[in-house]
Amino acid sequence: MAVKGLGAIDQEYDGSKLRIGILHARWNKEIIESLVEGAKKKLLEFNVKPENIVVETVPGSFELPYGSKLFYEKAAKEGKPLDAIIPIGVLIKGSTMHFEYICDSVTHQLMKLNFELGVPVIFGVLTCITEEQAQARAGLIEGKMHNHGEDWGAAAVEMATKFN
Ligand SMILES: Nc1c(NC[C@H](O)[C@H](O)[C@H](O)CO)[nH]c(=O)[nH]c1=O
Ligand SMILES: CC(=O)[C@@H](O)COP(=O)(O)O
Repeated sequence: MAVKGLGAIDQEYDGSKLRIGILHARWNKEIIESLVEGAKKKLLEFNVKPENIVVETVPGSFELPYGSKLFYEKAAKEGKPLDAIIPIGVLIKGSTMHFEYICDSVTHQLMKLNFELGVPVIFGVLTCITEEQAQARAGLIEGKMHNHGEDWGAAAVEMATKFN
């Protein structure tokens, strides 16, 4: 039995008043699509209204931190503020150091964004050595692992409501 995963939820969370932004990279399309579906599915299970799940895209994972900031600011300016953002990206190791630099910078900038924006910015980025690892974490390999997008949806609702 695997020990990894979010574990049992500590209380009930109601996302019915939340507006959640999902910003996903367009690299590694099939895996991304599955992760986005997983996140959406979980948001709906937590009663987030379909019309309050806003999906936008950026080219690659490197664009996720700045894209998230622009996404947040645009929504606020339009009077439809986001209560949490789920940036989703899939980084797969190639043959150069590109992977390490992107993983490191994106992770740090997303963490910083939580404090800069004052809303939860979830870490929805897979940093995988192989494509198979990414597929497994997107729930695309039967019987292997669960879709991690679901964890990200649940984390967004919990973090946007827990301390309010
Ligand atoms: N190799 C991967 C990338 N690379 C693209 C960069 O994220 C970026 O869009 C480009 O350098 C322009 O600034 N992105 C991923 O999301 N996943 C990869 O595996
Ligand atoms: C995530 C990456 O950086 C990547 O797939 C780039 O591949 P490479 O290092 O072969 O250019």
